[in-house]
Amino acid sequence: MAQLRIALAQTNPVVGDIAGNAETLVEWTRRAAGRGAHLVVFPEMFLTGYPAEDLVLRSSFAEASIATLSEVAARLADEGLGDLPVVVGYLDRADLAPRVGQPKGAPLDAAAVLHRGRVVAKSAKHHLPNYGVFDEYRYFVRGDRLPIFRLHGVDVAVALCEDLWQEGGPVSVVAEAGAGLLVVPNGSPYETNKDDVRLELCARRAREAGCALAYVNMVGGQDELVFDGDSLVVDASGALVARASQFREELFVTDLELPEAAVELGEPSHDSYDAHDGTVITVERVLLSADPVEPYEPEPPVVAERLDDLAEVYHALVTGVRDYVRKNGFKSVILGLSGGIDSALTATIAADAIGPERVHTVLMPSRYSSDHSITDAEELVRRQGVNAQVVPIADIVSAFEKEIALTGLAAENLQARVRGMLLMSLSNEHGHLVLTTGNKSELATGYSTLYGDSAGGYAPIKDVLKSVVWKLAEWRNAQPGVPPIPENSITKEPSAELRPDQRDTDSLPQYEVLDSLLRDYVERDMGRDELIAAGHDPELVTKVIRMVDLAEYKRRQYPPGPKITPKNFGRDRRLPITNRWRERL
Ligand SMILES: Nc1ncnc2c1ncn2[C@@H]1O[C@H](COP(=O)(O)OP(=O)(O)OC[C@H]2O[C@@H]([n+]3cccc(C(=O)O)c3)[C@H](O)[C@@H]2O)[C@@H](O)[C@H]1O
Ligand SMILES: Nc1ncnc2c1ncn2[C@@H]1O[C@H](COP(=O)(O)OP(=O)(O)OP(=O)(O)O)[C@@H](O)[C@H]1O
Ligand SMILES: NC(=O)CC[C@H](N)C(=O)O
Repeated sequence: MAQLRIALAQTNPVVGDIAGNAETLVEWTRRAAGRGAHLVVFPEMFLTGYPAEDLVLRSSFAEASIATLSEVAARLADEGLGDLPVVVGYLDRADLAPRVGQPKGAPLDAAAVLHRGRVVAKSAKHHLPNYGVFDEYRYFVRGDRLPIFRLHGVDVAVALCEDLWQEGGPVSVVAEAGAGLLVVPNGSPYETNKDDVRLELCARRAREAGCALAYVNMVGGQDELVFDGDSLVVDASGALVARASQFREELFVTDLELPEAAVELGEPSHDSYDAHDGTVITVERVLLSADPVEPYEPEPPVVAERLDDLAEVYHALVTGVRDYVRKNGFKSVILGLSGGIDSALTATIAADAIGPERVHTVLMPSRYSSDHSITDAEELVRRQGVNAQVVPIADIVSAFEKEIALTGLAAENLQARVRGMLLMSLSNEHGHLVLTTGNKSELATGYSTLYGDSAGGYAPIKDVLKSVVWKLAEWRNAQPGVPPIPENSITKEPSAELRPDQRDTDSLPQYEVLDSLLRDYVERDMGRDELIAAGHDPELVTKVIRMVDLAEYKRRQYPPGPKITPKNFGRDRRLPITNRWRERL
């Protein structure tokens, strides 16, 4: 057996910031060297950030990624770090046309091994995810190489993210070629329960590959995706050895005892076949160092404590907001505080993400606002120390109504629009990002006013069903310290307060009932008959799926927000707006 200390760089790259990400690579490699690591592994597409979407189709972007890769390899050597091999994800181009008739240079979701100033091996993802939030057939052509580099006598193979999620695939070739360790850079976005799926998947693939597996995932928010880290190492039997923290950057170091390579190095390459679909995979063997490291005292492996399910969701939302604000250059956020639960939770998430001093709230009572809407909002401001100002809207609404006569819903919506206009005006004046406070149940049913409460730049709870909004509020209040959300905001009956004594249940069913139906219709895509067979009330099914279908245009204009469920409104669910298909009613 041979010892190896591996460092998994659970980092937070910024999409498009190739120079900044390269800088991070050098800095973290220096830290890994300082920790005595023998290998450092960065996430998928680390150099460009992930997902870079249509940027990968731009030649200038691909060329910058390729050039930076060579430059950073040379720089590591110049800075005395060349002996520490680095595995890193980047954007490369194949000597292939992406489509018939197009020029060569199809994008590759690639990984490289850097050593002693050079790029010593390259590969690319073989299996391209093309479901849910992923569109990788649009972007990439598949890889056809499997690098195995010998490091201190141990053969180390490299595969990328989705390569693990398909049966067979390059893992079957690793098993056949023999390796002591499989390292896997990932860009695997968070959704509820994904961590359990990932662990089980890594364990299964390690057993199939017949070797230990080191899985490194990125952390941080990128528009509507949040990456949760949760990097891990399993041994060849699939048993968990070490697991990094969730939602936190971390240089995760683990000492491993791995089998020494048994095969002669011989020919540098040979062809094998992907057991998934029979395509050719060329195994490329590279010698970095043949001799095992001097025996040393290993550090005990770390298994970070797991967050419970609600804590995970809350951390995902905080991470999404923090990184959207930071990566887009905002210093502060602003939102309307109504005393209700949605804006209370949104304000709390924002305060946890960027600090209460950078959160600005506006209390905008109208002629229909209840007394508690102001007192509950003020109580939240007092508990959290966020900034607050009061702007009554009654006079603005009256001035408007003097010019054009509005009745019923049009008059109700005007109030929401005046609030949206005030928030956008304050954003323009002070540079705050406007946070939109709608939840998933409202987005599903179209229960929001276009250019009113749906105005804004980022929507922290748009993927959170209303019943989960309450649970998250209770969870957050149960954490150590002063409960940030006034109990009355949690317990009172929800109301838009756009007319006297209005209740959400005037237009919508009880949220528990609604949300269970929305899970089945929106997240599980059940048709009408299936919904009724699953026990939902037929009349309610008819009403709700009609509301959901008709609100597509509103969702398309809604700001982005962090995905936490298996199917968010956004990249996960793409329906035509102009659409005459209706479930049989
Ligand atoms: N297919 C389509 N493509 C593009 N635009 C389309 C469209 N269909 C309608 N429209 C446009 O949309 C307009 C209707 O939408 P909109 O103006 O939003 O108004 P609308 O959906 O009719 O009313 C807003 C609803 O949201 C509720 N609300 C408002 C505010 C806050 C809350 C809360 O508690 O959170 C609830 C309110 O009680 C009401 O039920 C139409 O006048 C038309 O201009
Ligand atoms: N009186 C108010 N002062 C400030 N903002 C308000 C006020 N009323 C509504 N808003 C803003 O409009 C959003 C929609 O609020 P509304 O009360 O209509 O419905 P809601 O979905 O129940 O939200 P909440 O639970 O935050 O009250 C609120 O989250 C808030 O940002
Ligand atoms: N970037 C990828 O290839 C990710 C795909 C994979 N199914 C995941 O979500 O982890």
